[in-house]
This record gives sequence, C-alpha cells and structure tokens, in this order.
Amino acid sequence: MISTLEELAPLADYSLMDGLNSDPDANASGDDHAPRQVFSGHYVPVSPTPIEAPDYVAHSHTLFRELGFADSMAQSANFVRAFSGDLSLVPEPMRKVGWACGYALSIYGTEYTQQCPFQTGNGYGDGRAVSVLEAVIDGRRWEMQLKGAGRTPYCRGADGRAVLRSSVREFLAQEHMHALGVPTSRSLSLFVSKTERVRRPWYSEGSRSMEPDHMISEPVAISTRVAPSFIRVGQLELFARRARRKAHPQAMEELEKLVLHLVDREYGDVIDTELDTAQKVVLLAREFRSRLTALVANWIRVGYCQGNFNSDNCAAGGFTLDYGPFGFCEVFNPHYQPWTGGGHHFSFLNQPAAAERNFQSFCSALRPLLTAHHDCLLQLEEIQNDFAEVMQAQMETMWAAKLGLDAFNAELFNELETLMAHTPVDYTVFFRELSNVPDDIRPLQKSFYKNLNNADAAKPWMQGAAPEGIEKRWSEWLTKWKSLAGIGSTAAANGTNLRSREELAKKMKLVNPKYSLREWFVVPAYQQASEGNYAPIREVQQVMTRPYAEQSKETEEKYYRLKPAEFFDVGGLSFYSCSS
Ligand SMILES: Nc1ncnc2c1ncn2[C@@H]1O[C@H](COP(=O)(O)OP(=O)(O)OP(=O)(O)O)[C@@H](O)[C@H]1O
Ligand SMILES: [Mg+2]
Repeated sequence: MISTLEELAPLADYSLMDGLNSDPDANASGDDHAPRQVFSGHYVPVSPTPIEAPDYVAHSHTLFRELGFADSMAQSANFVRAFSGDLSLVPEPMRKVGWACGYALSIYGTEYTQQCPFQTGNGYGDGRAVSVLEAVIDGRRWEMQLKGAGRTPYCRGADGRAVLRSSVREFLAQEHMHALGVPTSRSLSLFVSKTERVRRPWYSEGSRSMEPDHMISEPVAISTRVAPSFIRVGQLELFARRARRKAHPQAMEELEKLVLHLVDREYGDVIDTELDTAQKVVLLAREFRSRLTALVANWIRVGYCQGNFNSDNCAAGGFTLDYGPFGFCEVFNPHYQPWTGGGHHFSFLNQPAAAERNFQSFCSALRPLLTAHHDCLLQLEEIQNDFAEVMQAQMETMWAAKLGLDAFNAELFNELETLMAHTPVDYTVFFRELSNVPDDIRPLQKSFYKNLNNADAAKPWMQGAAPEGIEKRWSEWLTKWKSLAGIGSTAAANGTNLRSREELAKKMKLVNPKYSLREWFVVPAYQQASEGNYAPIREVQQVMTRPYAEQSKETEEKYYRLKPAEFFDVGGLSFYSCSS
C-alpha cells in the first residue's frame, strides 16, 4: 500500500517520454507560460501554476484501490501540494517540471488551423493541461495530468484555469464511465482553491437562452486525470501535417517517433516490438479501429454523447477523453446534443459517423510513414474503407445485447427506435424496465415522458393525444421482443431457445445501467461545492460508481427518475456552451 508521496515517487519512470523530443526553444526550467508558437518537438517542459489555498474536494476511491494507494494519501500535505500544482517539493526521482503537448484540430474530418492564434497550427495544444508524472505501478504505466494547472505556451492568451463546475463534471463523469464498463481516462483527485476565482460566461438562473447571458465569478480547481497516455488523434495530425509539408528537417522523424511511442504506450500488448514501422502502422490502424468502434458502441449503449468529438478530443488509445460538452441522453432523441456548438454532426446517434471522420484523420496522419510501402498503404486503405462495416457490426452486437438477444433483429429494432422517439421514452429507465422482462407495457410506462392515456406530459410539446395506435404498437412490440428473447409460449411455438425470465433479466441488467449521470444531479453538487459543502459530490460519486446495482430504496427514489419538467430547456442544465 502506497500511503505517502515519498512512497509513490520511486515508481516514477520517465524513460519512454525521455525518448521523445523536447521543444528546442523551450526553457528547461519549465518557466514557459506565455503564449507562443512551438515549431518542433513532442512536448514543452512546463511547470504547473499552483492554485492558491487548495482544499481537498474528492478523490476516486476506486482508482486509488486499483493503484494500491491508501485513501489517506489524498489528504496528506505533500500529495495535496503536488496535485494542486506545486511541484517544488516533490521527492526524487519525481520531477519538478511537467510537460504540455501540441496538437492539431480536425472537425468532422476537415483540417483547421484558424483556432491557432498564429494561424499556423503551432500555437494549439494543451492550454491548461499539464502532465506531471509517468509511473509504472504494478506493471502498468500511467500518466498523470493536471487540468486547470495554469498557462502553457498553448494557452492562446487564456488563463490556463478550470473552474470548479467543469472540474466536478469531469471528475464524476470519468469514474461513472469506468464503472459503466466504458474505456476512459480516470479521475485521481480534485482540489479547489479557497481564494482564487476567475470570471466565466454562464447562464443566469432558469435562463432559456442558448448562450450564456452573463459573467460569473467561480472558484478555480485542479483535477488530475490518469491514462496510459494522453496522445490524441489531433496530436498525430500535427506531426503528420508538418511531415507532409516538410516544415523542418526532422518532421518525418518526429512523426515516426510519436507513432512508435503511441504503439509502446497504448498498444504494447497487441503489437510485436520486433516488427518494422510499416507493419506496426498497419496493425495500429486495425487495432485502433477495433477500439474506436467498440468505444462508440459502448457510448451509445450507456446513453453518452461526447458532444464535441473533434480529432483533438479523440484519444489515440481508443478511450473517452475530455468531458466538457458531454451529456447522458434522457429523453430519447437520436439527435440529442448537449453542447450548443456541437450541431447534428456530433449528436448522439451520429457518433459512429463522427468516429469514422476521426478515423480518417488518424489514417491520413499515418500515411506519410508508408509512402515507400505500397502494400502497407493498400492495407491501410482497406482498413479505413471497412470502418463503417465494422462500426455497424459493433452497433448491431450492442443493440442485440441491450435487448438481451443472441442476434440483432433489424425489424424489431427499427420499430423500437420509432416508438422510443415518438412516445418519447427516457433512454436509461426504458431499457432498465425492459430488463425486468415485464408481462405487459405498464411497467415500461414508467419511462414514458408522455402518459399515453391523458395529456399529462413533461413538456408542452409532449401534451395532447398520443400518436394513433401507439399503445397497441408498444404491446405488439413487447410480445414480439419476448418471443425473440425466448420468453413465453410464442417463443416455444417459434422454436426459439427458451430462457427463464430471471436469467434474461440478470443478463440484461449487466448492460443496461439503472443510474446515469444526469446533469440535474451534477448541478446541485457543484453549486454546493462552491459554497464549501462537498457532501453532495460524494453522494453522487457513490451512486454513480455502482450504476448497475439496484442500491437502496432511498437511492432509487432520488436517482432513478425521469427528468423533471422544470429542467427542460434550461441553460446549464439541458444544454451548455463549452465555457469552462
Ligand atoms: N482556460 C483556458 N486556458 C488555456 N487554454 C484553455 C482554456 N480552456 C480551454 N483551453 C484550451 O482550448 C482547447 C479547446 O478546449 P476544450 O474545451 O476542448 O479543452 P479542455 O476541456 O481544456 O481540454 P481537454 O481536451 O484537454 O480535456 C484545448 O486545447 C484547451 O487546452
Ligand atoms: Mg479538448
């Protein structure tokens, strides 16, 4: 058990990142905080800027346990100091200087440089994220990165800070996603400043405007996230763009180094180290395709919408990264999109298409390494072309699992999708109620935002008569579903393998969570936290890290609920701009 920073320090291992190139223009002391262009090198040494008067808010008990950390360490003085941004006293061999990385941006497959203040792409990257440690713990390599740790050369003139609100959201969401069984960066710890605040645009109470309507002052925070690496698709793109246009003599070599580094960090267990670069590149593309398609199918399984699935928010290791504009779907809507800037292209059921665009960007970034290997180029092209097919197969497997079926049935699914959208249903509650394998549709109605028999509805547009015959269609759908799932006499007559209700329910409850992180649970938690009361965060954390469990009656009453009518269309609750 590791219970002090002194015990953690010897596990530090920077050997892999030391193989990368540091920005030759950087100041090695890490005192490099002003916005500027970075022309080459994989990282810039940067020391984090500590937040003033840090106060412990939360840590992930789950991750601490996995890493063999004692819970008490989270509140020990040296740990608090280091993970609130002050590395000046960290014990050797931990380093007193962290690092930030540059990356490029493609939005839905289109390359951009306009977001870079210099219009060159050389000023874009980790503007407020600073990695502080790489450690090998129990045979696994982890990078620890502070978010909100002050300005870096990539800050583009901004303050380098993250507010408590956005930090709480990311902290809770990462561990919820992990508990849902979806690959993700993880949350280590969260500290808030008792004195330092910044101003951000936000929504006034009950505002229905799409964009924030005033400025508020919010406490700053530093959260630490943990992953095998933080390499993004956009990062590979930055180096590939430079290699393509021969921006400097080492550009191609830097691209190759980064790609091989990615293989070591994220794909070491599946790609043989003895292979040459071209072979590794082909295997990397195949493996990333498999992870990315599985990831997106998992997102849809649990109702998650990334909201802003740009290539710089797409981790090259194939896990979820950047919990800013995200949300969990409540009222089922294929176009659900919590971020006001995200548009249709990054909406809920369009995520497979958005992933394909990121995958195309990924393959384009690998291509310069294969110019002398015609056969490998052809293989890469085939891997890219087959993305949609692999994605579709993952989706069908996922829908079948969500419905407790051995095989996907298009007709059954299409009718369900129509009914879910027309009724409409709460995505989480619907699938969980279905997992109880009800006799008739009454229990499912618990998930309906519109009462089929009268005009009660959560929103004015849901009032009025239900679409003609919808109740009958639901009943018919349920009968057909049960028959395909092997329940009841119709199934027997059809020759489907019979199953017990209990067996089916048990299986379905492992893929259909009971609890999902609805924004109206998170809002009071961060509001209370900004007043110094962290108990609501802990409660939400406790419930949301066991999302498949039934939990207590009290928890069920409070958290297994449809979105209340008063929260619809409210800025900061139903949608948000990305300001964080
Ligand atoms: N307050 C800030 N100061 C400096 N840079 C910022 C700030 N807020 C965002 N950025 C940078 O702007 C870019 C786009 O912001 P986005 O909201 O995607 O990032 P984020 O949530 O900070 O980042 P990440 O993708 O690292 O989770 C990122 O490169 C980010 O580092
Ligand atoms: Mg981002």
